[in-house]
Amino acid sequence: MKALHFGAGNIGRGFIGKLLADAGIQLTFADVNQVVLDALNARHSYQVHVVGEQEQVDTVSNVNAVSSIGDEVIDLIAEVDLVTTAVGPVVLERIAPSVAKGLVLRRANGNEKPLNIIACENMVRGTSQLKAHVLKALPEDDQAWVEEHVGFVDSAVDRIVPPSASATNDPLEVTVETFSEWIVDKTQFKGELPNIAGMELTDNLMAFVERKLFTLNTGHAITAYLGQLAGHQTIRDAILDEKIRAVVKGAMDESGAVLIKRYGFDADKHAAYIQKILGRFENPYLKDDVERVGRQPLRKLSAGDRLIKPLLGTLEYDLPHANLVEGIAAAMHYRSEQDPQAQELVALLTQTGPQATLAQVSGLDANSDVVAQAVKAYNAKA
Ligand SMILES: NC(=O)c1ccc[n+]([C@@H]2O[C@H](COP(=O)([O-])OP(=O)(O)OC[C@H]3O[C@@H](n4cnc5c(N)ncnc54)[C@H](O)[C@@H]3O)[C@@H](O)[C@H]2O)c1
Ligand SMILES: O=P(O)(O)OC[C@@H](O)[C@@H](O)[C@H](O)[C@H](O)CO
Repeated sequence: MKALHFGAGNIGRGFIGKLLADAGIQLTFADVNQVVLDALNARHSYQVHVVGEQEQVDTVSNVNAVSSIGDEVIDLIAEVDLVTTAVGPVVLERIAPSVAKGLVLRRANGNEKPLNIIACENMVRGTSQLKAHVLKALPEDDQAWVEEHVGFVDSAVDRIVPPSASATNDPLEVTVETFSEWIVDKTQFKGELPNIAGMELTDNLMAFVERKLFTLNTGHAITAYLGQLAGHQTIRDAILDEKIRAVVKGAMDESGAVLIKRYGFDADKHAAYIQKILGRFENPYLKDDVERVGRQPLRKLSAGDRLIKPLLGTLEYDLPHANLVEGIAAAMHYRSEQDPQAQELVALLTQTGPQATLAQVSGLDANSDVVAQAVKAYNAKA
């Protein structure tokens, strides 16, 4: 089996790429980072430090790399059995034209083997969003063929992988936690279901996606935003701050109450899931900066993402949401010199003030009670 994985970054090298290569799949990474591409093609292997009570160093071998801009990636799409991505939600639209060109070539070459495409991003049904971009980039004449031969498979992906703190400045080395979970929607595959160790198949994906995104990522983001406000550099330092921990746990409980109502999760099991996540945030073997976890605040404050979607659920079911509101207010205070979305947020706040800014980025009604509550919490943190 051959696979092409877009994005040789933290989760690409540290989780999805490792899992595919470990399964004996012939793996090529596609990326835009020339340093990473050159290193992969020079060595065809890299090390993954799996850190926990005991550190384990795994070597991922027999991997190749191509630039995701150019013809090689198009040729590969015409040939491989599986395409995966971990490039970040905003990049999916950028890779779609190459995917579309590869599919046109695949058809022209007469390759009728099933191809499955799985986006492994922190978003609800990311592959379906990639599919919409690909279909837009495809000539109309090829669309029915693609619908028939290409499976666009949604997934949920969970493993905390901060940028590596390689002592040797190795651009390929990556440090990961022991926990990992990759759940894919088995109803969307074309051809035989794959049997890849570490990939779980489900016919109930939405429950898993929302459970992960609106528990772990909700809590993670709020830890980052409150952590930065309190002057903490890392997620571990932030979650060990009792005041922050109380709000983070409260927000995960509030979001959890929505998930329990919506999906019928067992309340005790969900409470245990939250406790386990708090332990993962505390991991003493990972150095995860609040700036990484808080990155792209406009995406995180958008209507379908980890802060606003759970809040909307609490409004729908008339449930408490004070801690989620605290988290949203803290997100509006997020600052980063490196992050264009953080700069845009500051510009919006300066030009239009917190009420209009929140309404614009989240889609919430500017005159709603909940926006008034968030603005009050925002001003209290100023
Ligand atoms: N790191 C984590 O803990 C983690 C866990 C679960 C899910 N995710 C999700 O995985 C995705 C990637 O996150 P990450 O932390 O690995 O980020 P990252 O920045 O480490 O990796 C992204 C990679 O994509 C590459 N890239 C950018 N534009 C590209 C293009 N046009 N074509 C090909 N490659 C391109 C970058 O060069 C980089 O190597 C995000 O959606 C994130 O939410 C991350
Ligand atoms: O990748 P983002 O920016 O959507 O979110 C930042 C972190 O919360 C995220 O990368 C987690 O580490 C990951 O989702 C754990 O599975």
